[in-house]
Amino acid sequence: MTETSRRSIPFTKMEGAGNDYVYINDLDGTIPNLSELAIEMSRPHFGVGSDGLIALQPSSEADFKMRMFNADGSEGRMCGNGIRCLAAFAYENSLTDKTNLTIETLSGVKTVQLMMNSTDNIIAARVDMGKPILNTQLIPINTSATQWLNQDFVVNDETYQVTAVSMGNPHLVIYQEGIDELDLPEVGPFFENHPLFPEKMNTEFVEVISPNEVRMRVWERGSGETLACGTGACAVAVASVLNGLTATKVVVHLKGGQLNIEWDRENTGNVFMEGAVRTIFTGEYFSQNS
Ligand SMILES: N[C@H](CCC[C@H](N)C(=O)O)C(=O)O
Repeated sequence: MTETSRRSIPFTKMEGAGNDYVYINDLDGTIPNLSELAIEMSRPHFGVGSDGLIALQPSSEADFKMRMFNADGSEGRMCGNGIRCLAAFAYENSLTDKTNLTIETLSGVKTVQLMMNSTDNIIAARVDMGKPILNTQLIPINTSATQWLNQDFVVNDETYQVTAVSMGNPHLVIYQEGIDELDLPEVGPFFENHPLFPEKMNTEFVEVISPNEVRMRVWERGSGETLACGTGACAVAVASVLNGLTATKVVVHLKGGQLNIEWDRENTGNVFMEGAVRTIFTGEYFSQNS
């Protein structure tokens, strides 16, 4: 039988709070079109099925570099669950022996601390996400207002009170009751593609449980509803503090799991996120676009 000359790509499937990505080792820079590969591999049935694709690349300013692509092939400037899993991916593949790693992203260099269990297996990771950005010009939002804090915003003939926060990528946080009944596939795209958002938008819908607990759903730019969003959970914690709804340490409950967020507002001003990471399986993908 003739050996087909299809290109095969080894990959690892990982999840953080149910936010699942395909991870590939691209240290040798041989993958020509990561955006196209992200579209291919993210597809259910024809691909692996995931929220997107994350590549590990070399860096001149950190231990490694992360390039993250949503399921539609658009590149994300930061990914909180992704960077936590990527650090675990590097360690588990013996690409580093460090459990405290620096990773370069399009939104700056971040530090990730890996947490091990008694049998030296990685079970969680904590990332310093840096400072939240509130200036609307940097989120970006096309508005003359400097910040959007609990701002009235009409979408699809409905008025929402929204708070805009960037964690290196754009987020709009909305507090409302009954988030489980929300028709996210109907509502989400109106926010994602609104003309005031030149780089589109990730949107979080939040219910406050207590001063230290919230629950949320998210419609992600480029991926739709995901079971969790790390940068989104950080944006929710910051917005909750700014709106006087929670303390600076918040347990964020998401459809896929829990993330522990702390905004160290008084000292560094940085936001820290901690949560489980898990390798689900490894495999070999045969690209249709060999
Ligand atoms: N959809 C996001 C990227 C993934 C963010 C999310 N999965 C996270 O864990 O932070 C964006 O385009 O900005």
